[in-house]
Amino acid sequence: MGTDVSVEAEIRVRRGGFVLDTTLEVADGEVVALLGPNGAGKSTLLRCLAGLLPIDAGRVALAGRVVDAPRQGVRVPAAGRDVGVVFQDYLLFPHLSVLENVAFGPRARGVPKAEARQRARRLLERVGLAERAADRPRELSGGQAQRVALARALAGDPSMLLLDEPLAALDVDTRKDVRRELRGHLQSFDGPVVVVTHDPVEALTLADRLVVLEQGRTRQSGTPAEVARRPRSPWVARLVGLNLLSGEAADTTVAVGAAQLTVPEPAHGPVDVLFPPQAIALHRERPHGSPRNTWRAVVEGMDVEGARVRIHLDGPFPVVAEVTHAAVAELGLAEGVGVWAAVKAVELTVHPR
Ligand SMILES: Nc1ncnc2c1ncn2[C@@H]1O[C@H](COP(=O)(O)OP(=O)(O)OP(=O)(O)O)[C@@H](O)[C@H]1O
Repeated sequence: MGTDVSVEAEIRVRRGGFVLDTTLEVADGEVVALLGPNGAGKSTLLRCLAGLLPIDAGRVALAGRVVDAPRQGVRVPAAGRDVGVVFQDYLLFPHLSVLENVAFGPRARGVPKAEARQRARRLLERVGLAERAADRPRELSGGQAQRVALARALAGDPSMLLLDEPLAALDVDTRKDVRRELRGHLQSFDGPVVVVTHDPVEALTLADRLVVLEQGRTRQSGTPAEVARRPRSPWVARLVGLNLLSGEAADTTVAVGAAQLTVPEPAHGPVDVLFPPQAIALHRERPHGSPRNTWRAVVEGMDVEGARVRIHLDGPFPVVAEVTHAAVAELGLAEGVGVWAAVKAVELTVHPR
């Protein structure tokens, strides 16, 4: 990357028997999702960036300023790092109003009260909660509390945002709406953003780039489409190995390039369409009958994953199908072979961008 690399971290840290040993670079304006199984070290990495956990070896530079370098004796504490954090339990102060919660950071750094409150009011407006300024956090829904936490993180005018499972406390229905809003806020933030998540849909739809951690090491890094298409470990394949197509929705039809897909729920404007490789059925002849999306494709490559084979297909759009070894033999699948691919509308999920 160039001079716009705003996070440059080389981190080695031990926690009990666990060792995190990894590097991370994030550019200004880039949203990186940290993904990985339980105990992979995602939160540990985030805490090291935030300055909540000292590293044992390596170097962390934020916006060109070295904030951690144990060998040189450099260690800037969390408060001096110019970082906005949103952690999963929000940690809003229960005895302060929503406005006071958002104004708290600037106040603590000596911004005069009236100015801090004005800034807080502007941020609450931005997250659509201006009218809740006088409420206590307990009066808010989970989604609203999440938005206040984001406003509070932005209040210090940070040069970087760190979010740890920002949507984990929300129920499934709320999560979809808040995710979409959050995406807008993160995309419009100028600095680097790192989001820890367990949720592949969250990672694929929120981030510009995914970094997969496993057992304290980076296993894979790439755009959502790259990681989804070429997962480099069974964990990634199982969780993130989804087909991700971007298109324009008009009701229950999504245009993906020159092709069209029928989706189960109406949507409008730019969307991501996700579906698992197992949802694609392959045929030698054009399938008839059931209401399916069908298209002609050519086998581009095959990866064996235990009992299953991942078939990379080229066609109106690139996708991956997953079939058994028996199906490979029956269909005579090999590189360059033409097939019909079919996927039922109900297998597709649509996420507005
Ligand atoms: N305070 C601590 N003391 C000792 N070990 C710790 C401490 N906190 C975390 N660990 C260990 O560090 C490892 C990484 O934990 P971390 O919370 O970073 O993982 P994670 O990827 O965020 O996991 P999860 O998805 O479950 O939140 C785990 O093995 C955990 O047991």
